[in-house]
Amino acid sequence: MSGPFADLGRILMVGCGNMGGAMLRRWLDQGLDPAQVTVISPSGRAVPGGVAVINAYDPAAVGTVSTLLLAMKPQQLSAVHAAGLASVRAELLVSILAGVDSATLSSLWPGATVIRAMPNLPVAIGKGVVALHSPAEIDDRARRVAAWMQPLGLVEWIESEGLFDLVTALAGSGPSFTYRFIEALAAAGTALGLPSDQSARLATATVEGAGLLAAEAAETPAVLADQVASPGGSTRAGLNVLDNDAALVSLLTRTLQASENRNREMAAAARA
Ligand SMILES: NC(=O)C1=CN([C@@H]2O[C@H](COP(=O)(O)OP(=O)(O)OC[C@H]3O[C@@H](n4cnc5c(N)ncnc54)[C@H](O)[C@@H]3O)[C@@H](O)[C@H]2O)C=CC1
Ligand SMILES: O=C(O)[C@@H]1CCC=N1
Repeated sequence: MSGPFADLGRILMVGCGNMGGAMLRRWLDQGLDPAQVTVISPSGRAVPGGVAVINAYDPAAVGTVSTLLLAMKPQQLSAVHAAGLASVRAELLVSILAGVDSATLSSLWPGATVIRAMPNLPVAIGKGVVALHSPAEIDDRARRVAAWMQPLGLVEWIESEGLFDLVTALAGSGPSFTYRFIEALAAAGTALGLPSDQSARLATATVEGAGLLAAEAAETPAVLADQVASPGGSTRAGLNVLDNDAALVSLLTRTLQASENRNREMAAAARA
């Protein structure tokens, strides 16, 4: 096999819910051989086709693992480790757990190369973000992880682990905040008189188009905003509400701060 999935060897994926499932589906769409993966999923929730699923770790069923991918909740880390996974000697340990720091992961799986990955939900369509952090120098193993994540969307290395909780808030949680914005735009339209289904369609398509243009255009979002807002026109009247006392920036700063703080709390709980 060649491409982004070469050299990963056997992958053991722990948990395959909303986020892990989205990643796995995209990888399979992009050519990952389902026979390369085993999923541990006590919930019994279906995983993408052809991938072996087991309820609990069974060394005989799994065989030699090269890559261990942690995709359950941070709160499940110690239970997962205690339930036999401590004995897995993978060369690569990739964790998408919010908060949980690389020192905690290294202490649980000494000897493995630890990489933290923070994906977001649009990886399902190859338009996600995957932030990566390596506590050690970025070597060939780390580059292998980056290549593996490439089919999911934009891959960015975050040098300082101290910024990872903030990156998690901005990019990992960001789609959720954006969906709230779409809902709020639609709800505002409805409150002012539009039929709710029509307002929802208009809000979703507007955010889709604006996002795609922002991603493709040479201009910054600030310039694009000005291109919509004619001087003295109606958009400017609306922007004045968002910009007054930096209302939107202030709201989003508090939003990211709350998420970042919660990531820190989850990291502390995982260290305990
Ligand atoms: N949902 C999102 O958009 C993002 C989530 N994450 C991270 O991804 C991880 C998973 O989150 P979601 O997929 O949203 O949660 P989820 O609840 O949808 O999935 C968690 C999965 O773990 C499984 N699980 C529970 N206990 C287990 C155990 N002992 N052994 C193996 N599997 C077990 C559950 O059956 C479930 O399938 C979390 O650590 C979260 O911080 C990171 C970025 C974005
Ligand atoms: O809500 C959470 O804890 C995770 C972190 C990023 C997205 N979901």
